[in-house]
Amino acid sequence: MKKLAPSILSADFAQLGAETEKIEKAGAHIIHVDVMDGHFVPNISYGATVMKSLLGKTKLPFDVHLMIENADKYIPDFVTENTGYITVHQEACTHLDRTIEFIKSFGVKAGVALNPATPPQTLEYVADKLDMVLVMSVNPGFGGQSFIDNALTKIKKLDDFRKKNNLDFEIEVDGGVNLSNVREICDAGTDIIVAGSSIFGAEDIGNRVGEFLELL
Ligand SMILES: O=C(CO)[C@H](O)[C@H](O)COP(=O)(O)O
Ligand SMILES: [Fe+2]
Repeated sequence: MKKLAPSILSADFAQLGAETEKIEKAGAHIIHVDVMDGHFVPNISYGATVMKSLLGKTKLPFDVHLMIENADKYIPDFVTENTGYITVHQEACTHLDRTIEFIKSFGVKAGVALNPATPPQTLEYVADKLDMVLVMSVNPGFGGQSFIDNALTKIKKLDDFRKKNNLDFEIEVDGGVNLSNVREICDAGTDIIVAGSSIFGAEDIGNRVGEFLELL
């Protein structure tokens, strides 16, 4: 089953609890949490305190997308009873194998994200340890950007690679996903769809989640 992970980066932060409730009621599967440090990416978003403000308000798992340097230092802060996945960037981790093991030591699923310019082959020697590969379909740092079409080729390559090698990591796609391109993105082999501005920018957030779910 394909899963929908709305990104709260585009939510109204003054209404974060209420907006989260809307997406959960409408049937979203996961909450995507974008953490930006102003170093690895040219923007600062929010940290663990904001994510933790949702604890007790939602049963949905958190999918933590760390766009930060020194991830090992901050990973423990993001481990909560709701934390389903923690994903780090290949480009930001010098000792990627160690960081993957560190995430898994908390009983949390480990993901690695790839920037648009990063080839999927870079994950060859850690793929058997991974629970998820996040294909960035925009350059990370901001919501509301346009989907970079090359991501479709990367998704297909990763899908072929996991089939050939009998691996079971999930493929997540993040950036510029909307109602017009989501079907093609799913058909390429994606398991988890992240959508920020196309959900939280809608007039009726719950209704928009429903429209996405019909297409998955
Ligand atoms: O990681 C991200 C940006 O770095 C966001 O998750 C992503 O951009 C989602 O926003 P949108 O759907 O508006 O593109
Ligand atoms: Fe993200």
